[in-house]
Amino acid sequence: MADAQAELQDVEAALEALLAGVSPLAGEQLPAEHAAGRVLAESVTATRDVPPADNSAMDGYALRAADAGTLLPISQRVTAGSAAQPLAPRSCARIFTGGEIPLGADCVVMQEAVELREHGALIPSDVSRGENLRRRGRDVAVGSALLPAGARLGGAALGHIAGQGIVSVSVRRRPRVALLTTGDELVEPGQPLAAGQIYNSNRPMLTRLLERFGAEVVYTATLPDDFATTCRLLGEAAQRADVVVSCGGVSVGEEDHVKAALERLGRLDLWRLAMRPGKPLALGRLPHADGEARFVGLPGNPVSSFVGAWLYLRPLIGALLGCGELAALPRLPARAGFTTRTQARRHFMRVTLEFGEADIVAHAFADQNSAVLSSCVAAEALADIPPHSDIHEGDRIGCLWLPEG
Ligand SMILES: Nc1nc2c(c(=O)[nH]1)N[C@H]1C(S)=C(S)[C@@H](COP(=O)(O)OP(=O)(O)OC[C@H]3O[C@@H](n4cnc5c(N)ncnc54)[C@H](O)[C@@H]3O)O[C@H]1N2
Ligand code: MOO
Repeated sequence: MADAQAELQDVEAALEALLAGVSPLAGEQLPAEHAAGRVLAESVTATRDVPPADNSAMDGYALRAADAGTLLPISQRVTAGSAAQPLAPRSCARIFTGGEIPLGADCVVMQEAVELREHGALIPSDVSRGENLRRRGRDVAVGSALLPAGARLGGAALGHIAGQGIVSVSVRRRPRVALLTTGDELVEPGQPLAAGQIYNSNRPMLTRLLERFGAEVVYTATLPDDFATTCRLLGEAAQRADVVVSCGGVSVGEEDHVKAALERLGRLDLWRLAMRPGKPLALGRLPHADGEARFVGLPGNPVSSFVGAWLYLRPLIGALLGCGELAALPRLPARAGFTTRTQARRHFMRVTLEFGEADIVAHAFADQNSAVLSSCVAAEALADIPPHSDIHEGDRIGCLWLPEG
């Protein structure tokens, strides 16, 4: 059936369809100390200058530059944390890094350049105004935009917030995700494995990825290969979640019940994408009390689930968080460190990156089969190989970087 691939949906068009009509979730107030990794629901405006006053960038002596080249008595000592007095005329102040510049002083000379004498400090003459000063508001000025809505709170952003004395921030509620793994063959680690069974490796993998994308996994279950139970648990999952993710059971076998259950309970928007791995990925919606949950049906092969999560779940969680940073994976230009040929499906190959002087070289994991999870463990990026390509070593390719590895 040469035309079977013709029905496959375009990867980007499918993402657009998934994100259509998704709006950010409500905000909630949270102590800043518990907001790491969360996304701001409202922008934060600076209410203070940082630093709050001019201060010294060096351990040394604060003075008027006009008095340089002379011996100046030391009229006060200013440590970081103490309040400075106005500078007495024709004197200097001993000062330490971070100490507030006394009123009247306009520069700091570092101590290595100063000669201490019995009656004061001998200041060199090549001193200019403003030297070694950190001006009030240099980092943050009152009234300026500190962080925009949609910013993800990493370490530096949390420091910036604390620098304003802020203790509570408005962040987006984390998207609630129900994660359903499917298949009679699945057994949880810790249980004995009988013939025909395998351990459920996709559940912890997807849980970790979802949490990393900013979601909260509120419900998990493993569905047997049975239509009635699949319908019941899918309905139950939808009641609790903003997003229902299933894994497995979306292909064409008669034990693949997820798609039929979705069509029974909700709506199947799209099925079968022109990508490798991940072809049987299904997208849809499921009704719940306040509207509808988005549904993403990932194929069961572990690599298909992994790639589908990065390409579809991450942007979906990002849209629910109002976080642009999660909308698309960062794209890196690279050179292929491998040879490959694609057919009708765009191939997302798991690669490691070698940062050379002129180029980034992408090295493909030797076995790119969608059942080989080893290929994902060390993957730093997905080489994005268009359909019908003949790629040789050294060719320019695009890679989608997997942030945080
Ligand atoms: N006749 C056809 N067969 C298949 C097609 C097709 O077009 N025609 N597509 C293949 C592709 S491509 C994929 S990908 C898989 C996806 O199938 P399902 O999504 O229905 O997944 P399952 O059949 O349930 O499982 C596939 C594979 O993955 C293992 N698996 C499932 N869940 C887990 C889990 N939680 N942890 C670890 N491993 C899991 C499962 O045991 C199977 O080996 O279909 C192809 N078939
Ligand atoms: O899409 Mo499947 O993931 O090619 O094995």
